[in-house]
Amino acid sequence: MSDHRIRVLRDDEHRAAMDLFRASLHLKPAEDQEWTRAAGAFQPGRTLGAFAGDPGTLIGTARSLDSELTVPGGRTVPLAAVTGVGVRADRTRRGVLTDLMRTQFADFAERGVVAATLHASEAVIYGRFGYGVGTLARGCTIDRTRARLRPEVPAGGEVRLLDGDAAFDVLSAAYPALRTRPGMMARPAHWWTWARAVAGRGDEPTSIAVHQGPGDIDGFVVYTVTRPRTGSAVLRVDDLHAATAEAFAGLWRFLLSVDLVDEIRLGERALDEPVELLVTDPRVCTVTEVADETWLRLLDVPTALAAREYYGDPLVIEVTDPAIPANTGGYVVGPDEVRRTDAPPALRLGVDALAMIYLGAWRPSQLVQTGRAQAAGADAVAAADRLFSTRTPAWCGTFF
Ligand SMILES: CC(=O)SCCNC(=O)CCNC(=O)[C@H](O)C(C)(C)COP(=O)(O)OP(=O)(O)OC[C@H]1O[C@@H](n2cnc3c(N)ncnc32)[C@H](O)[C@@H]1OP(=O)(O)O
Repeated sequence: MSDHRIRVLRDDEHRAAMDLFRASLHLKPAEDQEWTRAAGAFQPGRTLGAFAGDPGTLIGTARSLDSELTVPGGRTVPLAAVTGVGVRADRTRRGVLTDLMRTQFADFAERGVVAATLHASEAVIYGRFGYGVGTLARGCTIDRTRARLRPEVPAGGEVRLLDGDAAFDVLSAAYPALRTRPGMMARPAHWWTWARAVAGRGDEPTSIAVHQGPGDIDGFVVYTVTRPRTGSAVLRVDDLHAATAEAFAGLWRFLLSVDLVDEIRLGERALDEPVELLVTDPRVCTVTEVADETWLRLLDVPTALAAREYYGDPLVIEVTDPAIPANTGGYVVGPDEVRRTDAPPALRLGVDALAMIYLGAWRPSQLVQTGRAQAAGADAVAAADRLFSTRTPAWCGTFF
């Protein structure tokens, strides 16, 4: 019998949950002004608390936002974006997170959520709960002082800076049309409240620029410039989306023209974003990191499998999911149908490994090579690679 209880927090308990989460990350509690801005980021009814003792002290928390995930082929499935996970330092390793995850999964199942996603503070935490790396991303720095655009780079359209809080309304209206890749998620109103709160938090102003397409806005960038007394002045790109080549080039033409900047830093960008191809010397772009971006948990495997597109011949795969046994079993997976089967599998893997190939972050052959999946032979491996291939590398592009 565990020494804690889990329940959904009331709205008036959200601040305590935020402070507990912050403390678990070794951050100070939110000040009143910060909380006023952040309170609306908590979706009512989506924050869990773990309580110990009587009457009960909050010792752990996890929350989520209702969203949608774009899967390969362009369809969307209901998504829970999980965040704010923390357990008090004096109560860790007693199963609190395990119970929070179990309670979240039950709630997600009841509401028909097909997948959950999160950004992990540590890569060793979530695999045991059936999460696998769903998207990979890269970070890079651009030496702006040496960066010269190549002559053939598209001219791009007009880029203009937006002022004030209303700027985020413009971005939230523009974003759905920019959500073109597998792995991208809908940004609910609560997420935009959080984005506003984060923008108002730092010492430096957050700048927002939009690219005007032939009709609507078809790209935007959110950035901050830090200029220390000594050392490099850094323009940090917090958010950048472009629906077209013109928008991408236009936004970069603008970014490289911002004065009093030595270096441009980008984190968690799509692996195939061709920034280095814009400039005469591609080495002005240094890749600083390639790492997991988001972790994915397929909660309803049959629905998730049926939602995405496939290539080549159908294959039987066998999935094991100890936490959600309804997912366990064999599936015929092919371009024309996905259905359950008892036929012998060509590929066997756990639900965490399935998440790793679902959006295309990894190939089945890489999982077989490392013992994360088992295949019936070399032909099965090649067929599985083809089946789960994707046209575009998956990327989420949203921090939450
Ligand atoms: C989506 C996000 O919000 S990411 C942010 C996550 N939060 C943080 O990193 C804040 C600091 N850390 C914490 O608050 C806690 O350590 C948590 C939330 C990561 C884990 O909470 P706990 O209540 O200790 O987890 P719980 O006791 O349920 O652990 C379950 C298993 O995971 C293992 N585990 C949990 N966290 C870790 C970790 N950080 N490193 C290694 N193993 C871990 C436990 O050892 C345990 O293994 P076992 O089943 O083999 O015994």
